[in-house]
Amino acid sequence: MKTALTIAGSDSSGGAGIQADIKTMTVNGVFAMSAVTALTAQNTTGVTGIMEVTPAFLKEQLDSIFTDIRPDAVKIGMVSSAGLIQAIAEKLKEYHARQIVVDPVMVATSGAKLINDDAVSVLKEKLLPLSDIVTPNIPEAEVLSGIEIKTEADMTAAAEIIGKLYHCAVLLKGGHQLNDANDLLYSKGVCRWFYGKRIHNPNTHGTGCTLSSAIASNLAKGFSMNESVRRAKEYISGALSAMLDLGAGSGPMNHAFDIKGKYTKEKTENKDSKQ
Ligand SMILES: Nc1ncnc2c1ncn2[C@@H]1O[C@H](COP(=O)(O)OP(=O)(O)OP(=O)(O)O)[C@@H](O)[C@H]1O
Ligand SMILES: Cc1ncc(COP(=O)(O)O)c(N)n1
Repeated sequence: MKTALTIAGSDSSGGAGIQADIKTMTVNGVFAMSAVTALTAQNTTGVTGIMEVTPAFLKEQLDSIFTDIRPDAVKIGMVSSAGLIQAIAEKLKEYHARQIVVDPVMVATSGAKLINDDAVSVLKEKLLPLSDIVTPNIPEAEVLSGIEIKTEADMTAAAEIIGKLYHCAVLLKGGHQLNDANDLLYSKGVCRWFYGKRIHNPNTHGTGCTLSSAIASNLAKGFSMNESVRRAKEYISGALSAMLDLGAGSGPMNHAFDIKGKYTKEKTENKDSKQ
């Protein structure tokens, strides 16, 4: 079985972060492992607290993983401090990690800031040059490229700047802001649009985490970058289309929409839940 590792923060409400990553990787057919960068106390309405692990403990988790079960792909999500980013870069280099997907998580859908200002420059200097693909949304791409993004032409320009600066592929997500669900992939000097159908679902908590984990899963399985992105878009569209509706804010998606196994068949009667 192919394996994938997520290095990210825990989301106590289960829709984003490590929890979304593990669900996504499992459903996409790879064995999921995790190195936790921070615990967050959060739900669909916001983040009330963040408790980071120390860089030394993050390194210890990565040593345990890489010296035993080698990941075929690595996804990196929320990493809020410079010291933690440095620890990850050091270990990825030491173990010659391959197929690295960086989701440069900066602000949660609920508005909470998930990265310190000084960490952004370390992310640019140390982590992005190691990545095979980076998956910014528009505000994140503005920070990484240094240009304002108002049009699809700006998206193309920003993706090219980021790709050339860090020698990696770039998936710039049009998502909530510019166009419907159309994302732009810059890879090996070529730009290609991935057109998605906009799904009218206000519950988008964890979409970025889920998409990047699905890409990592498909890279781990040996698919090309183009095919991994195509499959990941298809998966996230399915998860959004399942129209799960939980929580008072922007709720999570149903990562398990396609599971029809023995243990998921029986419907449970739960009068308190909305679904
Ligand atoms: N309503 C929607 N319908 C279809 N696809 C969507 C919708 N919203 C987001 N997506 C897709 O989900 C993926 C994640 O994009 P999004 O812009 O939500 O990322 P993000 O802003 O990093 O996410 P997050 O909310 O986790 O920070 C992209 O492929 C995007 O096109
Ligand atoms: C631990 C963690 N990692 C990432 C996100 C971003 O996801 P979203 O923007 O969808 O809330 C999050 N909310 N929590």
